[in-house]
Amino acid sequence: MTDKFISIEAIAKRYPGAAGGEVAVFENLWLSVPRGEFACVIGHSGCGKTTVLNILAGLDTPSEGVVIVDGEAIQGTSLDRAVIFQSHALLPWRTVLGNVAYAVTSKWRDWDRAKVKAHAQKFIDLVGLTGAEHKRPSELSGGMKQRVGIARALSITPKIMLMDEPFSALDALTRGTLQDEVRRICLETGQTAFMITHDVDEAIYLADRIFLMTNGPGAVLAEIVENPLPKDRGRIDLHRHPYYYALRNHIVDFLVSRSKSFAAETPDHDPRHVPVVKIGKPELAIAAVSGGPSDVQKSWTGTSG
Ligand SMILES: Nc1ncnc2c1ncn2[C@@H]1O[C@H](COP(=O)(O)OP(=O)(O)OP(=O)(O)O)[C@@H](O)[C@H]1O
Repeated sequence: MTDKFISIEAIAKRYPGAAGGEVAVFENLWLSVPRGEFACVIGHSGCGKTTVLNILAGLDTPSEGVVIVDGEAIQGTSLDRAVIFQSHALLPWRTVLGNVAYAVTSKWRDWDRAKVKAHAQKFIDLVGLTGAEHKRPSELSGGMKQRVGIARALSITPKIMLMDEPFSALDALTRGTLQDEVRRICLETGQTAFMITHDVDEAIYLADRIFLMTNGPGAVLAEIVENPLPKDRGRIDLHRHPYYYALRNHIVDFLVSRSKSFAAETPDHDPRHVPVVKIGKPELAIAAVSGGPSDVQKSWTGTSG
């Protein structure tokens, strides 16, 4: 049985077109994520990734369709769904502790100061900001600000953590460290996460499943790629795993060519039963070149049940 903790059902988003009528960013999009899973969405600019995330956050509404989280249709924003944006959106006049405590107070309004402070401190420590509690955002580096954003999101113990390219504005070293932190925290806490990224290696490192979207307008969810790498994978030795290159090549091939040609080449694509791609062993990839079995096996999701 598929556990659909997040269930996006037949959503569409349309805007008025420049020449009259409407332009659909996407139509009839179905997507589900089980509890505790880390899902990444990859697709080219403009395919509607942020729109999907904003709808899931309750910051935007679909033109059609519904989003169900933990068995209930969502209505607007909720402290159950925390968002981490690319820009940090911190309150500049508050300290690190003040920013996190503000979020804690908004969820647990009856908590006294000491309880709020202790709870906020726990998450400040978790993201490695111990000692920086009394600094204001202007005194922090970009990576530290993003850590505050992560601590703030986690501190309200959301059911889902939504992340829109959270590390894209950071230098490579800081990005890597924060990817490690987020992965560690999600594994430790069983957090369900939904993240948008343009970075294929980031998706391979963090995600359990990677959702591939075709180009917009009229984008579709083309494939769901299962990550075959072990849970205890390390960021710096991802490339040593025997499935790494087959997985990476499959995603890059999609972005380079199939994201454009998918609609024309797959007229019978069923958005309720999106192919689930399982990457096989590299020996099979070699066999595929000589006419043997493919390194990529597909099954189909059962979203219609
Ligand atoms: N208010 C709006 N009015 C008209 N069109 C809009 C509006 N907001 C978004 N769009 C269009 O919707 C499409 C999808 O935008 P969205 O930001 O979701 O894409 P994206 O895949 O997240 O892109 P990126 O990777 O560049 O962030 C774009 O073509 C955008 O121009």
